[in-house]
Amino acid sequence: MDHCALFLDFDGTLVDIVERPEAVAIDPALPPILTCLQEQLNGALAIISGRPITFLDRAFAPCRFDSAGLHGLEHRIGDKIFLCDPNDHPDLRDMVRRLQDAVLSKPGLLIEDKGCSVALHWRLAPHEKDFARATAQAAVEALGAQYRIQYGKAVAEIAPSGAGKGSIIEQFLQQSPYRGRRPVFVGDDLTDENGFKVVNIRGGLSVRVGAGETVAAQRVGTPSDLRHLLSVWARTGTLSFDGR
Ligand SMILES: O=P(O)(O)OC[C@H]1O[C@H](O[C@H]2O[C@H](CO)[C@@H](O)[C@H](O)[C@H]2O)[C@H](O)[C@@H](O)[C@@H]1O
Repeated sequence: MDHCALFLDFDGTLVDIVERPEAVAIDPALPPILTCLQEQLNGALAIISGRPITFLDRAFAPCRFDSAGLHGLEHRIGDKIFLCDPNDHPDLRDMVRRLQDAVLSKPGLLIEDKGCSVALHWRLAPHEKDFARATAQAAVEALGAQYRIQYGKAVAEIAPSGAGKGSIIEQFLQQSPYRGRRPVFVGDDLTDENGFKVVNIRGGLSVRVGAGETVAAQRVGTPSDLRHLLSVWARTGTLSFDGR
């Protein structure tokens, strides 16, 4: 396993999906398992998430891992950090306010303001899915080509174009301690498919958590199943579904 670079998505992969973004809970056994793997991989372990890095750091504190946030818009490897500045996105900031107004009369629709991106969630109001998707689509069209829409589990996110999980994994693989290692990427959602493609092209291992169409080579059932696999990997040095 010491030749692998391990990339892990957060929501729906390491942690269970819950009704509200802020209600997500980390299994207390998880940070020590990840720390153990991080050591065994000579540091080549990173969280690749749609969440901001600040959120991930708070969630895992006092442990700290290399991370990519906002689907790759920001990242940190060791002490080198590249953050996105919301002040560089005045049109998006204005759009966040308009989206907040647009959902005022729609109980259950949530706006998650992540500074350089914004998510419109309908998990608590599934009957508003069409309204939410249409609202997000209209917003991204009004913002123009500099922004894109990323659909996910009961969510539509508007973010600056360009970033993606595939390209950020490529960037990690060009830098120490990831360079020259075989990438393993575990994810659960549409945003992760791009990462799976990159990992497949590089002869790595792609793993999808849960159901759904995927280009990933392997599948595990639930985040709890994955946490168990990771704990076995940390303890024995063997990732059981491929034995390498
Ligand atoms: O790339 P990820 O780490 O998987 O993050 C993707 C988005 O996940 C979060 O939303 C999802 O999880 C919520 C909590 O379980 C759930 O309520 C929501 O329905 C899901 O879509 C997060 O809130 C987003 O910011 C992330 O981009």
